[in-house]
Amino acid sequence: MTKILVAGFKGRMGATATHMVLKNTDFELVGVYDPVAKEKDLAEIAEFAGQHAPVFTDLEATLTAAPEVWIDFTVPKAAVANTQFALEHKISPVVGTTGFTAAAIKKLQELAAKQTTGGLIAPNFSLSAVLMMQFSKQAAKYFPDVEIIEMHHDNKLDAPSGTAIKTAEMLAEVRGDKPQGNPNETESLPGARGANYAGMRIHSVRLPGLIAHQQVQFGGVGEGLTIRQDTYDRESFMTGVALACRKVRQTKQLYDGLEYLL
Ligand SMILES: NC(=O)C1=CN([C@@H]2O[C@H](COP(=O)(O)OP(=O)(O)OC[C@H]3O[C@@H](n4cnc5c(N)ncnc54)[C@H](O)[C@@H]3O)[C@@H](O)[C@H]2O)C=CC1
Ligand SMILES: O=C(O)C1=N[C@H](C(=O)O)C[C@H](O)C1
Repeated sequence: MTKILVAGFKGRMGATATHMVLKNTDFELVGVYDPVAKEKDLAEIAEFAGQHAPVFTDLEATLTAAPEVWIDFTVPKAAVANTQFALEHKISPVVGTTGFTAAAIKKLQELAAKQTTGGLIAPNFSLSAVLMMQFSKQAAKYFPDVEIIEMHHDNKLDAPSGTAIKTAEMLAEVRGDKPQGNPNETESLPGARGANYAGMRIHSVRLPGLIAHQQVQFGGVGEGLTIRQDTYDRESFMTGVALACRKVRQTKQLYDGLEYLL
């Protein structure tokens, strides 16, 4: 049995991950952590009635649960410190929280290597999103002119999404830095052309009703190609999270992307 702690369990993804851990018989939920929690036991929350696990609101106190895996769906400003804390205590992080800089990931990877502790940081745990990024990278070889339109629910804190940034990084590996559009173009409303990553434009849509969606739109001479991914239910991320929880203890490094564990 893998002993798992879920950080951010009061949030949308943390609650979904808590249910996933409870459903899998090879996982043991040893605790849940969220500074906003008022409960002492998970079972006090109606949707987890009958499911006992200690609730932590203090980082250091989580160590008393002796977790082997740390699932993190928190907020960008907390997740780096949480991941560092997990690695320092040889707990394998499985991190879905977005907003990590490349420099922060590199530092955490060095720490993981020093601690000989495996882990994963993945901006997207859905298989369709991993494939969307890989197919887009393939297409960028032939269609270097591309714009990314990511669409999310209106409670999302970070923009562009972690998935959009990773997609842009992967496309840049193939097409390099290439300015797009008219070199003389102007914006009569600031931001009209979106964010700029190596010449590619990224547009962030935030609307109620959406969960997570992304369109990678390529244009060539007289033709176009659109690769689109849609998340209709947060349950879709759980296959990847469960897979990572099973595999991270077998590695001794911190991976950046679910594709490395598939
Ligand atoms: N990698 C993936 O596949 C996915 C990643 N995400 C990312 O996961 C993160 C969480 O998303 P949601 O659940 O929608 O957000 P949310 O706002 O519903 O939940 C965040 C939770 O983190 C808690 N929190 C704040 N500071 C904390 C700390 N220091 N330690 C522990 N918990 C803390 C909050 O109290 C809140 O309950 C976001 O960064 C989002 O982009 C979301 C969906 C899929
Ligand atoms: O906040 C979300 O909801 C999501 N965040 C991740 C991201 O920023 O890419 C993954 C998915 O898009 C859902």
